[in-house]
Amino acid sequence: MKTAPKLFLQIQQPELATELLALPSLRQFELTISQQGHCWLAQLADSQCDLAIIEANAEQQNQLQALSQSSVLDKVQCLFLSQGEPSMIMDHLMGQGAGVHYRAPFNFTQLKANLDELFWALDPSPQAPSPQTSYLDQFGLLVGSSPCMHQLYRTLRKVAATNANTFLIGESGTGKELVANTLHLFSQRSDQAFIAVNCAALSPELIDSELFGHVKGAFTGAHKDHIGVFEQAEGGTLFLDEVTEMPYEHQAKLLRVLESGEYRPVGSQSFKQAKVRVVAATNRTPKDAIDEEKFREDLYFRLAHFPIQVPPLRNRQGDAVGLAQHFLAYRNTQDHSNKALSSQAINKIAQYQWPGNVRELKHTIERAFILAEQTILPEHIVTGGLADAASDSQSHIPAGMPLEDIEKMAILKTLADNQGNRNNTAQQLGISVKTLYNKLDKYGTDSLAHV
Ligand SMILES: Nc1ncnc2c1ncn2[C@@H]1O[C@H](COP(=O)(O)OP(=O)(O)OP(=O)(O)O)[C@@H](O)[C@H]1O
Repeated sequence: MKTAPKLFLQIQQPELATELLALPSLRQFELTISQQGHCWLAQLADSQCDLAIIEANAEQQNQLQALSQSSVLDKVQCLFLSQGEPSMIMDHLMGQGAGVHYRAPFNFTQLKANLDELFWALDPSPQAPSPQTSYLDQFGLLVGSSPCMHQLYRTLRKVAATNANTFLIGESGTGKELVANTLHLFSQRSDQAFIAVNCAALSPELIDSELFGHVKGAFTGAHKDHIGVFEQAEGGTLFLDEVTEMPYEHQAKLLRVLESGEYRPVGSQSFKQAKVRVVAATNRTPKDAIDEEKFREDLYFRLAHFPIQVPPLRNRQGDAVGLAQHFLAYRNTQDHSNKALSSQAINKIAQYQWPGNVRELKHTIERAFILAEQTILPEHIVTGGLADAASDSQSHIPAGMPLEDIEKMAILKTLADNQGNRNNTAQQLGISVKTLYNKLDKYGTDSLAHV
């Protein structure tokens, strides 16, 4: 019979032991609880445990010293909990790569994430979670249990409590819009509007009108008043995605609004107050965009009261498989189906580097869901370039597949190959950026994770 990975627990303080034993993440392991206050190393060596949680205090110096010279370290990963007093032996153990040293006050969220990740890594044949459920932690609209996502959640909680403009920096498809939306949800503005604008998709002729609105008759074709996004987001949050792609001269206008807190709709004589929190984002390195004179440095400093890095999927240990299960669970629920990932497909997902980040992963699961009958096999997990896509589609498109599904596959594949860059995708597909956005809206592909 399959058994769970084994965990050895050596904690002397009863309150700490009780707190740890209350964690479901700890109880999923098969536990060996050591009662041997001062000679636990022999017990650990005999226990055949994969992981150990050890309270490292001054009384344990001898045992820790012995541990550092023992072959137990080759087989067991250790999590040490200490009160934080400087300790040569702990420094030595860390230098040997013995594991992680947590200092009081202990961050149980971080510990829990680490235990979950180790559980999945140690379990030789993880029991596939139900294809109808998702097991990752969630914060606002963001899903992920890895330590760097928990770090992001902590930052967002703090920043959300302020009114500061925030600048999100992260590769395409890492979830910057979801981060912005989550920031809004956790802020005091959550009962007001969240308005997202993609600055790269705004046509230079209409950009002022889109941002600040216009009055009837302001220009040919202005048949009625138009409310700009600053006014639509009044009291709430305005998300300016791909802000580094805004034409340079319009960046100066945006800067003026941020500085003065006022703007004037096109053709209007009167000013309006900009009572919004601006969250901007880019998938470039801001410094590069500034050096290339694509992005104004003064605007960067105005926007970046709080710069926040959104980590790429490759740094979110353990999250790729969890997110795949998450997207599949939602798709199954939506379609009243029960498609499941085979263990080989799970391995393929875990090993792939996901250059297009969460978006690429999500679209890959979308495609796999369409292609698979019941069990998602590695060949349904289509990654790779356009050439592969062409041959893949030829071999996989079943006769009678609705044209809409084929179009959707072509769009998702091209988006993934372009790492989420909508301009390049639209160009390759031979459609306008606006048409691409309309199609994405229609298919609900970008709103799936918001469910
Ligand atoms: N942590 C996450 N949990 C769930 N879904 C996510 C997560 N991160 C991203 N997604 C999904 O991945 C897709 C891309 O996310 P999003 O559009 O927010 O990325 P982005 O960084 O703003 O991309 P771009 O730079 O192209 O504008 C969306 O469908 C989103 O729902």
